[in-house]
Amino acid sequence: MNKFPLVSLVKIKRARNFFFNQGAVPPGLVPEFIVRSWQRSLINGVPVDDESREIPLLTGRELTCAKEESRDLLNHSLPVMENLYEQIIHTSSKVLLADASGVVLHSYGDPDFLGRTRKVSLLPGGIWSEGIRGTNAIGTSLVEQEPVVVHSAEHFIASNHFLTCSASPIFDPFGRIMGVLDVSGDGRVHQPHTMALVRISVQQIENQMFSCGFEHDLVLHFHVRPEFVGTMYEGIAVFSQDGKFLAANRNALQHLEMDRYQAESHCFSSLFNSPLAAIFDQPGQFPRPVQQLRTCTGITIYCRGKTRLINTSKIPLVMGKPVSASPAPLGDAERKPLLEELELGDLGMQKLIARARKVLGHDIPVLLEGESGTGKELFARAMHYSSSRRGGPFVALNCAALPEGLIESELFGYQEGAFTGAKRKGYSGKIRQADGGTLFLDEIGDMPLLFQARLLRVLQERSVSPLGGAELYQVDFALICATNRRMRQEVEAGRFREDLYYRLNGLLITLPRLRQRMDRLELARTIIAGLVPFGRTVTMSKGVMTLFENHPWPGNIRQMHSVLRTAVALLGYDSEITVDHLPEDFMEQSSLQADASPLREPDAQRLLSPPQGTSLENMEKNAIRDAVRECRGNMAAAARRLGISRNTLYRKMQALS
Ligand SMILES: Nc1ncnc2c1ncn2[C@@H]1O[C@H](COP(=O)(O)OP(=O)(O)OP(=O)(O)O)[C@@H](O)[C@H]1O
Repeated sequence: MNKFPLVSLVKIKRARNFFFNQGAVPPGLVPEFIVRSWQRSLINGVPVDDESREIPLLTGRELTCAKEESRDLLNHSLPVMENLYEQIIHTSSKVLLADASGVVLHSYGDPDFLGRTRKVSLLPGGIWSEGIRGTNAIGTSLVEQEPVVVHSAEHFIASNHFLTCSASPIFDPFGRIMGVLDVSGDGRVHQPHTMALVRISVQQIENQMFSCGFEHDLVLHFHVRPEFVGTMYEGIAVFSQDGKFLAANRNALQHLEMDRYQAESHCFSSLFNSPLAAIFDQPGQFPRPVQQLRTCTGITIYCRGKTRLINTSKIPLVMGKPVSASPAPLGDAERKPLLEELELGDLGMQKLIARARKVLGHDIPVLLEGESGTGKELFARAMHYSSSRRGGPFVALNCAALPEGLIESELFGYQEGAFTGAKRKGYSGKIRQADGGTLFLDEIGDMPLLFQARLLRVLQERSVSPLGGAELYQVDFALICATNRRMRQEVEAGRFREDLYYRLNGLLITLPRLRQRMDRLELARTIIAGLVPFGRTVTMSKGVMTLFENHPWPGNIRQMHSVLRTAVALLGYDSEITVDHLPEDFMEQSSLQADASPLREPDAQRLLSPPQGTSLENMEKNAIRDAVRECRGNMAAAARRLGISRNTLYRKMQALS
């Protein structure tokens, strides 16, 4: 444990004096990113002295919602955080996890330090976005999208000067920020290794995310040195079965010497001048051997291919499409759904899908309205993958998840070396990234007025010029926006420009609440199919189906997804989800709604028995016939839809014929 060097503190104080008195800081006193952040804090109107200001803190209910939204992040991070805390215990510090908007979700800390951090709301529920709290490690690393250390008086607000904090953003496999991991400690004590520990922990979290998804894809683990393959320093890149680049960790991009945008323009064979099967089609060899590949830019890498696909013999030996790829299950927003896959039997949805189909390819912007969790993003994806632009990128930007200062650069990009201290490399921005594909602007109602005019200009002129640059780039993309606000009301209240509203609203599609949909059970079956490994069949008991039919679903499809995810996790090796597998809070909500205790299986079965005079056999026959017809003879899909195994379906068809 070192005392924080006095000379550094003197330098920081001098830098502050220069900044506040002369508006500029001579080089070498504090890192450039600190000066940039001070400038942003000033522009955002953050007060330097906030003694009298009420520090924002989420209510318990709001924090629960925030945690629910970041459940994946929490699941992956908590074990790593615990481990990290063990390494820094008794050093007057705290390990914190914040979401992508800077809200602290969870923390572990030394009791002697808790009192001081409580005073500044450095605890779960505290909001540490840079726009609100000025320069601070959590908020500033979110804006800079880089690991940062913020010492003592480098914090913009005086009451935070007692802290020294090291934070690193956590990216998901697709390069989107999910949150931040931070270690904050007493500013008088310098822990030189803290930043390294934080970085290593974030790498662990990010790598773990690859091992949980991508069960239908091909994962390449690699490094430029063979001894690092299989270590936490390896690059991980994911390709679809037909070789498209899907995702990668930051190490992978570093080894490939590419940014994500460049990598996304490649497929396996163009990146490595080699067919997929050279790496993935190695029958009988587990683990697969480490092999050598050369990238199209001449870099040699050592790699091992991994896949959870049972049968890799379908992977093409030469470039091209796989001979036959098993259909990817629905429910994962990263999949490539088609509009027809969203038609599950609800008449209202069918009409909306028919309307959406009519505008595909006509350059008509679509505005999706609907409560949170009604499936707006999935609908937008389905429109993209059902359109002639499906070969182009689907680029999503959530306007509410980004701090205001970032929306502009994320959307429009910035020129290399733009304005003082800007990041060295330029950034193309989401609008240019969407060229040839679809731009999806989620939570468009949260777009600050300032940028609405700029967006309108881009839409009118179909060209964009990055911040700090004079060049104009022509862009061609389909636009889909989504919001859970009533945009008409936003316009009337003066929060949204009317001219932009009309530009965005070529076709308004209002997605129904889940409780208004007639296809709730079918939706639940589709979600289950996406949660269990391909080939496994999981059904719902009659009690569960009754509950699902009657539940109000305030959180819409997202809530159903989350309830089923828990149920599938609790299921173990069983094949039927029963009421016992449903989470407690769901059961509470259900019983409150029904104003009665939760249904038990026999009650539910009674409820579900067919009306008198209806032949159970006929109902079954009809259900089977409909399912097979709707799945165009695909027995596996029909069996999934019916919630029975393929063998049972064959058996029943024989018995009923
Ligand atoms: N038809 C569907 N089948 C299976 N899962 C679905 C379907 N529609 C939505 N989901 C799932 O429900 C969850 C919420 O969907 P989505 O993110 O598209 O909703 P949203 O309306 O955009 O939410 P928000 O407004 O909060 O951004 C996701 O996990 C998604 O995969």
